[in-house]
Amino acid sequence: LAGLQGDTLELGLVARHEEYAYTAIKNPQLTELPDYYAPWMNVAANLPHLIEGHQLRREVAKMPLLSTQYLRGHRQLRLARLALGFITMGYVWQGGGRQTVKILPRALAVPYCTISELLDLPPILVYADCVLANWKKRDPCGYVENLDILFSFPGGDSNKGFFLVSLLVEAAAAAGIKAIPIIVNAILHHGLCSLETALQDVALSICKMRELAHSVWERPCNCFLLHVFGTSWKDNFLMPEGLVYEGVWDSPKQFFGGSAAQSSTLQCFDVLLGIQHRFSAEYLGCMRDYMPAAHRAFIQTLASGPSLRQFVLATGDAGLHAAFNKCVSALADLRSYHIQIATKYITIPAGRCRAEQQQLGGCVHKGTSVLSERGTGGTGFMRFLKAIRDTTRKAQLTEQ
Ligand SMILES: N#Cc1ccc(NC(=O)NCc2cnc3scc(C#CC4CC4)n23)cc1
Repeated sequence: LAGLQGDTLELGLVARHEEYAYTAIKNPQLTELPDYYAPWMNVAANLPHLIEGHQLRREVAKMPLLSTQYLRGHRQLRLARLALGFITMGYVWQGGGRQTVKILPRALAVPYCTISELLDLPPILVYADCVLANWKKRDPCGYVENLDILFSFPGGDSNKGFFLVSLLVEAAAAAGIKAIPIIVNAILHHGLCSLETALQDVALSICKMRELAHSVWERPCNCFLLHVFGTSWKDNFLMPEGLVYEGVWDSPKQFFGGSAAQSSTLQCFDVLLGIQHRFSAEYLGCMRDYMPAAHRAFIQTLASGPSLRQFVLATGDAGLHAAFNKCVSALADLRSYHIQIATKYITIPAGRCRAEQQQLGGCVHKGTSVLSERGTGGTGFMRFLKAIRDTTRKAQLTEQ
């Protein structure tokens, strides 16, 4: 803050917020690219069928190496990256981890890495692709409920449900994100009343995130397959060196798979409330590189600003103290609910599938299946979720 004058910081946050609003939730009605890119879009649109028919790798081998020069603007870049990301994950994991590949063919690797560099994102499918950019309104003039996804893995409506519930959770967070520049402004100008109101808006927004998720999860969904296709090629037994991006880098590269840890909304709320996840700080820091650049910058600007926590403590104001703690408890409750959902719909089904594999195919050594303990739905993921939930709970301001 020493280097940032208050108004610069405030302007910085508001400006970031606008960018954030554009890249996070703005309606990406764009669902098509110029016809030149039909080879990508046709494969991506047909992915479940090609994967289930074990045709995808053959189709990719036939794909021409296309230039990215005909892509115009942020939205076309995000849509092209989304399509190439789905194809890449399907290409790598179509065999469920038993027939892994070491090389991503240049027809995919070259444009995917070119676009990813332009967007400052890693060449692997991330949460901002498959959740924030992977949706459209079936009826453009209709209400938000008539949503559909643009691309999917095998698993039909389960994919759609999981991607869309994540999107609705993010959409509910928007009101809380919008309150953040107001909070920073209130701290800089000592506006205790507006600060308390804005904190109440954040708490309400986080409560709404949980309510929306619960309203969707009441219907069963076996979406653990999604985590098959969202799996890492970093620290993964199945691809110990990572993936060679043909025509881009000579050596293999490792990248993390998709995860809710890449959600910028939760990291915004953590930074706002001064919640430091010491044991996961390195991984969460890495995850910022897997977020849209505007989101990353918003979080970094927020982190460089005044401490809300210290300000509330310094005022000794009971109303602010209660409003702050309501935000913390709502965030802990959301994380507890996320753990329930992940256990019920990912970890338990994945464990059941591993047991079936062991019965059917003899001993499946740890790490020889994408459903290994280390996979997104594995116990490592659950330990991570529980650790950040517990740290959140402890972040309550103690009685004055
Ligand atoms: N590849 C990939 C890929 C990996 C993960 C996701 N989505 C995901 O984890 N959403 C989270 C979620 C699902 N259900 C519930 S209840 C509470 C929450 C929450 C939350 C915070 C806001 C993130 N959630 C999508 C794609």
